[in-house]
This record gives sequence, structure tokens and C-alpha cells, in this order.
Amino acid sequence: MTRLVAASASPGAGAVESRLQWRGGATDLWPLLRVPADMSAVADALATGLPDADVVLGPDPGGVLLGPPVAERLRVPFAPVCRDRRFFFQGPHATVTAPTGDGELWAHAAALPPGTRAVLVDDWTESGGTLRAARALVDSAGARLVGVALLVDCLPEDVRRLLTDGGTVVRALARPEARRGDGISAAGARDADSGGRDRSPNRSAS
Ligand SMILES: O=P(O)(O)OC[C@H]1O[C@H](OP(=O)(O)OP(=O)(O)O)[C@H](O)[C@@H]1O
Repeated sequence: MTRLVAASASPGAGAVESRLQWRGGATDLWPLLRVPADMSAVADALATGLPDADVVLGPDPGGVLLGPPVAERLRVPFAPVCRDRRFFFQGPHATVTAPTGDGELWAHAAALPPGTRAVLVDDWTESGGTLRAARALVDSAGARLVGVALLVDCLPEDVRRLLTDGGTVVRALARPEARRGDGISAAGARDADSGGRDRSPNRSAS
């Protein structure tokens, strides 16, 4: 697995650098979750440097684990953004378009009143499809995505530009040792044997 490099000298960034792993094409958050002090430091670091916000959004699964402690630190509510419509079928939604398969993102109808300033917390990005869809979902609700906080920055440059040109602050605690454009793709940060991932509703567990 490609080594992670902390993006700052903060204890949270150091914890991501030393503990986060990729398994089967997905991040393994367990090495962080199992150490309360590390998780606390990670939440502190994710919550640092973000614009003022009214809600923290977290795409499942990673954002649902990481978002609530960040929301607690920012003293705002947390709202999950789920890939399964069954919980929030009347709420705002958007289509995720990604090379590994398309899917959907859904939020609770009451989570994003017009004018809401939202920050999104997630573990990492690959194609940027989830972030694109999250931006569209927030826009469709008449809210604004003012910030994104990630554990690992693999964001494709076109999606980064889409977000930052729209005024969204993007922060991350770590990045792969070699960056996209330095000869390694985001997929190269994952286990070599992970294969493609399938975001369809019937995907098998990875
Ligand atoms: O930039 P993208 O190509 O959209 O990929 C990023 C998304 O992929 C992961 O979620 P996923 O549902 O795949 O869960 P997993 O990787 O933890 O299985 C991750 O937590 C992001 O939400």
C-alpha cells in the first residue's frame, strides 16, 4: 500500500499517517476508531480551519463514523448522507457518477433548509463522484457546501477546481506519498489486488 503523508504537524494528521490502511479497496478506519485518543485528535484536526457552518454532512459509511465528532466540535447538528434511499426517500438526492459504478446519495428532508451552510466530512475520495453528487444534492436543497474535510486527499484536480471555484474550502489530514500527476493515480493508493469497486445497490461487501 502506498504510504500516507501527514498534511500538517497536528496529532490528528499524524494518527492518520500512522494508522489508516486500505483493505480490499476501501479505507480501514478500525485502527483509528479503536484508539479513543487518536479519534479525538482526528476529529479535532478535521474540525480545524473549516468555514462557519450550520450542519455537518457525512456520506455513509466513512462520513457517518467521522462526521458526528466533528459536528460536536463545531457545535452544529450532524446529518447522514446515505447511499440507500429507504431512510430519506422524500429528501434531497443526487446521482453519484463514478467509474466503478453509479449510485445515489440521499439526505433527510429537514437536514438542509434553504440557506444552510454545510460542511462535508469523509474518509477519502477516489473519482470525486461522491463529492460532486454531494455538491449537487446540497445545491438542489438551496443550501451551500462551504467546506469539505477529508482524512486522505486523493481528489482529482477537476473536482477540486469545481469545489474551490464555487467557494468550497477543501482540507485533508493526509495524502498518498506520491500524488496524482506525480505518476500515481488515486487508485494506486489502494491495495494492488483490490480490483474495481461496485457502487450499485446490489454490490457485494468488500
Ligand atoms: O470519490 P469517489 O469515487 O466517489 O469515492 C469516494 C467514496 O468512496 C468511499 O465510499 P464507498 O461507498 O465506496 O465505501 P467504501 O470505500 O468504504 O466501501 C469513500 O468513503 C467515499 O465516500
